[in-house]
Amino acid sequence: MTNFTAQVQGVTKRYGETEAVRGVDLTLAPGECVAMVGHNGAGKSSLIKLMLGLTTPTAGSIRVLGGDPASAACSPIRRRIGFLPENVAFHPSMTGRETLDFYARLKGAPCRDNDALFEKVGLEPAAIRRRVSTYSKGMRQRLALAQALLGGPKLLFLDEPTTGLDPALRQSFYAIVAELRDRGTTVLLCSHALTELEGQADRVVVMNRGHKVADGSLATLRSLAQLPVRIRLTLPTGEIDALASRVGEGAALTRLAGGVVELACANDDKVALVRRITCNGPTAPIAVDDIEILQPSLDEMYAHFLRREAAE
Ligand SMILES: Nc1ncnc2c1ncn2[C@@H]1O[C@H](COP(=O)(O)OP(=O)(O)OP(=O)(O)O)[C@@H](O)[C@H]1O
Repeated sequence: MTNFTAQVQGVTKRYGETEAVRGVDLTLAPGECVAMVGHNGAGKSSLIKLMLGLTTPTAGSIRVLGGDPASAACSPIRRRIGFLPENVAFHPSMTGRETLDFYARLKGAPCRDNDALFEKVGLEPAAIRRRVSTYSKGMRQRLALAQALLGGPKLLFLDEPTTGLDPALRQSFYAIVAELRDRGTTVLLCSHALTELEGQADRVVVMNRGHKVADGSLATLRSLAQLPVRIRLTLPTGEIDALASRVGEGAALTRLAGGVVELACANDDKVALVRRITCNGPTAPIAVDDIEILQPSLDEMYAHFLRREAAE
């Protein structure tokens, strides 16, 4: 039997009339990085709060690191969980060091490890001595990540961790997440920035109005969604008509700017289609200057799963 880091079974969370989470099953395995995506109000933060033990389910059960995260007996378990909330609010008049020391004491983590944490998240010694009110958004987010990493968590929840960060900072953020995952930390990451999650997460969970509507690796979601792949060809002038007759009805052809043509076809047909275009046949092969194969993006798959649920 797999020893899951977190196991959510049939969980519903109701706030008065609002069903924030509806009958969700979810497992997180050790060392897995899972991305949870969904529209505003889809229930992502509510699910994280349930797994943190900050709220209790209206129905269903939750086990995290072998216990019920909301029970008083499980405070040692909660010390092994890190959380970077969506909106981080630190006391503006405390310095970076005072802030991290404060949270370390709250969590029962040794303050002597804090210098290593500052280094890991890239906060310079001069910055650590400054008040948080003087920090840029990026510096505050680095401090927030250091706070989430206190005590070396086995399970880390990151709610919209890269919102408002510049591309370089986002990359360094994901590099830290990858390192943690390689060391066996389980990471659950919520984001609206779907494109940047590609390549970061082992699995993607799609939420819609409190429901889980899809759960799998990108490859699994792609094969479930069965969305067309797009083949972009750059062709010399005059080749486009020849291409259209070669392609036939097997793929939809769209002319883009700059002599670029896009073909949309089923994933399983793409190799045969490229052969048909570029190999000898009854007519001469098409001269292709460049070729690019585009798999459906996470954005497109997300939209697909939402449409499918709406249709059902
Ligand atoms: N404490 C609360 N009391 C009442 N309603 C709540 C509470 N917390 C969340 N909700 C409602 O539950 C639903 C799900 O909210 P939640 O914050 O979990 O969504 P989310 O997917 O995290 O959204 P976002 O991406 O905007 O952060 C929303 O309709 C929200 O208004």
